[in-house]
Amino acid sequence: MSENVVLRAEGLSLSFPGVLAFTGISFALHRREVLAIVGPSGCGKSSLFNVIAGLQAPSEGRVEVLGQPVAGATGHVGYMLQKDLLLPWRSVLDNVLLGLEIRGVKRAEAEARARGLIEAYGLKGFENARPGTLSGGMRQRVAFMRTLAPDPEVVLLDEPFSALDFQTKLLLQREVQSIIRERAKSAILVTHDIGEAIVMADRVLVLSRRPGTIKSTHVIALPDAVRDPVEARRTPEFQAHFDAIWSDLDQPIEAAPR
Ligand SMILES: Nc1ncnc2c1ncn2[C@@H]1O[C@H](COP(=O)(O)OP(=O)(O)OP(=O)(O)O)[C@@H](O)[C@H]1O
Repeated sequence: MSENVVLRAEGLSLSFPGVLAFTGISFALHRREVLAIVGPSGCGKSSLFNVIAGLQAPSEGRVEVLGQPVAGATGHVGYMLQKDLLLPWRSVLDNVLLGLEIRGVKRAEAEARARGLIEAYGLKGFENARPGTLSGGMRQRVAFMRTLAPDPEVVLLDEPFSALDFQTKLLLQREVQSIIRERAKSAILVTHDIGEAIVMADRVLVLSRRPGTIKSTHVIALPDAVRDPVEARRTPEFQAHFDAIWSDLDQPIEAAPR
């Protein structure tokens, strides 16, 4: 495995009884890269995410993270879902601590790490709040902190912002992207939203309609100075990527306002 590859998917297929969800999916995720996967509804994005996360065994093929099979929770992968799935009876701090507890990290060390994240990323003062008292954007931020706390090599994001209002979504896109870069992580983002894929990712894979296969790959080149998701949408480069990806999609999918 090349030095620079953190995750490799080889020949992935997944069948459910009577349904071939996706087939022949191969790609490599490089260190410090954000890779987005877009595709029409029902093409198998969420199922592919589950396979990449090691939550579901593929019918064919394999996924390796740092050269090891992903199945069996290696600890190198952290994932975050559309629904935050925070435990409502636990405080913000205790939710962020969850992954560390499961891994058996000592309480003092785990708490220092969790408090550091909470402070660094705008949740200071909310350590003892229950998730039910927070806005949707704050809950997703807590879910992201929880994903980052065990310091995974690869972060998997499945439609992480789709339940949020447009403004909160843009803010979190910017925030999550800069945190991933700052902490030198790699990420795979599964999304319906072409604009989100373009502003957050270095590369976008377009899946065909079911059974999902990789139809095309787009290397995203936006001017460095406008990595900001709002500014980026105003550039001709964004527009060109949007049009190219849109024309590769087999059927219309939800497009966020530009
Ligand atoms: N557990 C399951 N059992 C049987 N069929 C399933 C199961 N999970 C998914 N499928 C089928 O596999 C196909 C792909 O589903 P999946 O949810 O992965 O697509 P998707 O691209 O994420 O869809 P959407 O964009 O609408 O969220 C669909 O036809 C779905 O009905």
